[in-house]
Amino acid sequence: MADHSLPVLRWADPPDGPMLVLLDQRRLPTAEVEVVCTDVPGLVAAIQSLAVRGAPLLGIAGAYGIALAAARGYDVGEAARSLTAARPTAVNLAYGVERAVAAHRAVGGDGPAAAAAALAEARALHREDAVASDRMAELGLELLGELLPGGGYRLLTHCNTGALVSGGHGTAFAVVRAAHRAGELRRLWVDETRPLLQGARLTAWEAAREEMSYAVLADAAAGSLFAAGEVDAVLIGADRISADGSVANKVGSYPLAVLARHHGVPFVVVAPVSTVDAEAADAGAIPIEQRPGHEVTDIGPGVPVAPVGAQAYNPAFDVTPAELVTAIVTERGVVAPVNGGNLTAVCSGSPGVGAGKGDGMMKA
Ligand SMILES: CSC[C@@H](O)[C@@H](O)C(=O)COP(=O)(O)O
Repeated sequence: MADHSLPVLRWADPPDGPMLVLLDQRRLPTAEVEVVCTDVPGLVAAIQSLAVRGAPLLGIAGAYGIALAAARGYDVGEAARSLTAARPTAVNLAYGVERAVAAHRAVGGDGPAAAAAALAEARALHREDAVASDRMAELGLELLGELLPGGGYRLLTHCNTGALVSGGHGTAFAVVRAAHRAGELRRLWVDETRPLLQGARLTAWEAAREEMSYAVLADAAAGSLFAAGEVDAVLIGADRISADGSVANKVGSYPLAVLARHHGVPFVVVAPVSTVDAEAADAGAIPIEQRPGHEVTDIGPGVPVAPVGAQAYNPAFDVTPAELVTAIVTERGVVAPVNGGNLTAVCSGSPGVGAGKGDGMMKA
């Protein structure tokens, strides 16, 4: 049930030249259609319009974008700049681009061998993401067992973090899926995720395909759900985590963290180490993407609900401070409590170095 009938992202090499083929996430769940990118501007447009989206998949797409530029003879440096700038918050995009550029440069930075090296690096990143996803699912499920010993979890998630954003089964949704397969998921609460409805459109679609018990709620209904005692834990992904453990994720994540703290509910972030930006010291160093106002004032393309000329506030992401995050699950281990020292220890692969030792939550 987990596999999509169309792959989320694939490289194709027909006689008229290589291309990147994407499952068009703007059209889900109504239609499963693909969008073909034969050049970097086309891929940048697909990224900016969210045909392809979600932090880990943006990294993979960015790496393939460099491979595409190299194979088609475009300026790789220029391609790297425009891809990286396409969406500023998800640091995975820059990470994927930089990896492919480095591979391209390592074999001379020109010609078929360099193009092949960039493609091989993109493919390696694609595979690594699947492996990371599986490991995060394992560690996240163990963590849920420790945090919620009674089992039968009622989990709340925000935005979309499943196979649509990954080379594997995703980030937070991979943990939800593992809980479901272990027979421990009682209910998945799916925030609709205004304004672009990644929860209602995409996470609900993935939950249905996995035959989970799930319900979609308006983002504003989350408070009453917590108050009713219906949420055992919140699980979300991340687009960038700064060195002090501040977590940028889809706008609406921070209010959930505040609610979770008020109601004594664990707030767990699931993200690969490629989402950690050691160069961003704290929340203030995380760039927040501002998106067009019509996404808020219109309920769909060309369907306005606000008066003509209404202004809008439309940040794509918000930042949750480390002290509101119960744990960060990475493929290298679980960071808990969340602070800069523990994050560095887990990400650098030095488990146990000040990373929650003794509290039973450090798994590396
Ligand atoms: C995929 S895991 C974390 C995030 O990338 C996800 O929660 C999210 O915020 C995606 O935002 P989007 O704007 O749809 O790309």
